[in-house]
Amino acid sequence: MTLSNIAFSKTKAYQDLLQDRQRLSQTHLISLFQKDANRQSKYNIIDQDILLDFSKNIIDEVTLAHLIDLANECHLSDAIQAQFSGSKINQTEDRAVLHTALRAKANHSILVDGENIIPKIQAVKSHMREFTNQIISGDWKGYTGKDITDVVNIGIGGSDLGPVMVTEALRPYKNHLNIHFVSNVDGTHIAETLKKVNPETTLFLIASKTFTTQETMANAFSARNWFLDLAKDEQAVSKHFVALSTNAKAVSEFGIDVANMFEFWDWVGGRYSLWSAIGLSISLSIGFENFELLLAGANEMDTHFATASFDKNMPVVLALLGIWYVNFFGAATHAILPYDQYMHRFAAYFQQGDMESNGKTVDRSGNRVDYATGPVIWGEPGTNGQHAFYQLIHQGSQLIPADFIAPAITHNNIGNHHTLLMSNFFAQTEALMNGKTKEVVEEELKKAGKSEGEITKLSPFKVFEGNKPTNSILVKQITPKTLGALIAMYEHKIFVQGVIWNVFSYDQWGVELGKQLANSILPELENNEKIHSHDSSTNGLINQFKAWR
Ligand SMILES: O=P(O)(O)OC[C@H]1O[C@H](O)[C@@H](O)[C@@H](O)[C@@H]1O
Repeated sequence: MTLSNIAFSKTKAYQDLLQDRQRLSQTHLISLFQKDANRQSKYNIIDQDILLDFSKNIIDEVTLAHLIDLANECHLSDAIQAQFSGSKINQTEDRAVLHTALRAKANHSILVDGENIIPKIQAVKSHMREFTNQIISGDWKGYTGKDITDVVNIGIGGSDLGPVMVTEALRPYKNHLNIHFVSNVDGTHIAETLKKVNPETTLFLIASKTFTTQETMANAFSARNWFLDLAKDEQAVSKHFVALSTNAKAVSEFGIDVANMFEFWDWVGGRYSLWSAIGLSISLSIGFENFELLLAGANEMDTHFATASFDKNMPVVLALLGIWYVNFFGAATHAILPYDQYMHRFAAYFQQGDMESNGKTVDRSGNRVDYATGPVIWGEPGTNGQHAFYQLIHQGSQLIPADFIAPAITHNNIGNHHTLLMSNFFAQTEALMNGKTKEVVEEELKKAGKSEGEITKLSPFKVFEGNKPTNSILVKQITPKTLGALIAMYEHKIFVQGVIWNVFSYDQWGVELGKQLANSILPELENNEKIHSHDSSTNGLINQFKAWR
């Protein structure tokens, strides 16, 4: 079973949606609410302690029906089925895409090349459980007999961002272990981290799907050198270095015993790998039982995605709304705004998740698309964002659809902080929708004692057009389970958009170019000779660098 190959812009639904856009061009969100007393309940999905309210979007029933037609015309149901069943839908790499299998129930069966992969997933999980328990309990000792106190995850991209985001989001569930992350090849990152840890009590997780990534290997070797300089014993490495990888050969060449390797497989994409052995830092941080709850939450979202009708399907609805704004309103970006300080890396995580997946311009037949695809994803936690960039969302010239995410229950009940936070959460989406009319502005200025002249002068600047679309995602509480569900929700959203845009969401050829070019320049930096082999800009930069270093 392969993915269908439907040209998105040639579908009937696309034409219908162009007309809807025309029809709604003069309609304000406020009037959509005025026209329909049931609007809130119609555009609302609740599942697994997550409420998605998408009523503040510029849609009506006809538009939603056309968006769903679009999904059907692009054979979305077949695509979902193809992904979940292990078809090799990552055609450019000839791979299945089965992060969903990592969180499937143990009695499930999913075949890849005729082999049921569930038993091997379970075997790695048992290894993770046993290892996690040994480290947390102190049964696992460092080379001088001391307990492990610090864990350093060395990885980049998908081997870093997921674990960083989740360990931060689930800090309230953290145990005594200090978890550090080193990703950047800039020596500062590893140097500053090594200053904080003691070799006798530190465990390094070398996290790399390929075990060839330049940055990760450089950091791993530096960590190993630092460790050996202090421990002065090759034998000690096995107590302090483990690998999370698909590449057993490279792991053993690095000097890590394959018994200390936690395996995963090529059907797990890097940016979808936090559910695999790459999640070991998460399991160490919050305990294996909580890690399993994270997987269970994701699994429940998988079931929701695979079974709910499209109009009641959170990932599908989010994906269709995203397409509505990218392709019919020209929105170039999409903001993810968590009103939860612990979720401060959530948007950064989905920058990779979304942009590496759908940042493509070639369709599944190898032709250039004639429509926009994946938007720029960005965001910061509320309310910090309010005091930084919301100005542009409210009054700028760009349309910025935004997801507002907040927990009803906080982990830190201090004074009235949470109600203050939540009042902002509710107020912002309302204000973005309603805006502020000239009449209201003038009335306010009048009340403030301004003269007629001042009112005329000031009021244009204080008017808000409103009509800015938002999704509100209210979560009962951020727990391992609900966080797992939220992440899976966004993962599936990305997949649905890729299906409709007719791109391959699970390869990342765009990342390769930078890697190749850096490798060709590296030897040129290792001497003091003048460089002439590039364009004049690159030559000039390299030569000035050499002169200054
Ligand atoms: O885990 P690895 O193999 O070190 O790859 C790390 C990252 O490398 C590249 O940037 C891409 O392929 C990413 O998708 C990947 O997450």
